[in-house]
Amino acid sequence: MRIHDQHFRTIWPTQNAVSLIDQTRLPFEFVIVSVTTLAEVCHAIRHMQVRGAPLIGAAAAYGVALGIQSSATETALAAVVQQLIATRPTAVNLAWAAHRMQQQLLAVPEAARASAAWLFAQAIADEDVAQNLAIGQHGKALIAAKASVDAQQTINILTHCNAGWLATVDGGTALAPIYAAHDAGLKVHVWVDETRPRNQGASLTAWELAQHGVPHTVIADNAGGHLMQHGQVDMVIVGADRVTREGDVCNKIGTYLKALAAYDQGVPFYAAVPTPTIDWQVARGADIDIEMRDADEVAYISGQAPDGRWQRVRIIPHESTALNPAFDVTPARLVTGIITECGIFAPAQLHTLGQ
Ligand SMILES: CSC[C@H]1O[C@H](OP(=O)(O)O)[C@H](O)[C@@H]1O
Repeated sequence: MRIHDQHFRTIWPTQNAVSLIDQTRLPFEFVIVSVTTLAEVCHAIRHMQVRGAPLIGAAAAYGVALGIQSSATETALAAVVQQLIATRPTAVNLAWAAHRMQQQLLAVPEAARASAAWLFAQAIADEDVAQNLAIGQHGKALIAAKASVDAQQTINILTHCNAGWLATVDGGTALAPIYAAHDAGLKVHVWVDETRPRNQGASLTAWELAQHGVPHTVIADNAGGHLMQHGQVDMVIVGADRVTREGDVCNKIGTYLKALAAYDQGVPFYAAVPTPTIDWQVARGADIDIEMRDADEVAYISGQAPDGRWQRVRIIPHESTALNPAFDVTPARLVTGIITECGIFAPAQLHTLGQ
């Protein structure tokens, strides 16, 4: 995506290192960090310097490349893969990418693995960008169809968390149709759920949309249902971290509540996902491992002080405890369609894509 007239991906290889945008510094600082070790990649994933299902998949791929530079034996490769998979359990893309790297590398001679890994990782990154471009085009058609009913109407789209280019290598998933529609001249406006507790919507989605010139309004997570009740939401488009083969959608905590409100109000609810986010081994969302993150992410909030300094303040009593499940599952019955690079599928039809 273009920032300050430069084109950026969220992650890219440099000489035996990996550069990445540190998303914990946004929206007030645009910081690129360079990582040179497997441990640094694991830290970046675990602490959400890089986050978003497709992006942590690409980060894992580059992490495998970094991790086997000193030893590319089958045992060493297996240990690198396990370290990466252990960083975050819910987004299937991470394990999918790590295992794909492992399989491809075991198929080449040990002496060639260290260099081949960079090519295999680049392929995963490039595929993500192409998939997201296609998701954008399929999703744009949905928005255009809604706009054709009333050419003057602005299409109001609610999204949750960040599923923009920052959550991927480039292009985004839930935001890809929005960018495509905006760039095609369609009148779109985005309701941006702040997305407590990490506020990916307020700090990342809002920043992305502002950079791209897309009209948007940040709202409290709890406002979405009210807006739907008052006819102010034409559709919901979210990303996902894992979609089951029956179309249950695991996404950032709070997504399920938006889907319930959308269903109650007859608002179409879409998940935009590249096919690596579909877990063909899992039928039911109840079987997905939901990441439990540090309760301090709920107990504290971070932001920029008036003097520009980054501040972190406690917002609950010291005597209180907090609980921080990072994802929830929206059952397929609440999902209107799943926007993939291969087209848009009703949950019941997803199996026709089956792998
Ligand atoms: C396009 S995947 C985006 C997906 O990932 C986010 O999770 P996190 O920020 O914890 O990595 C969130 O669930 C987004 O919808």
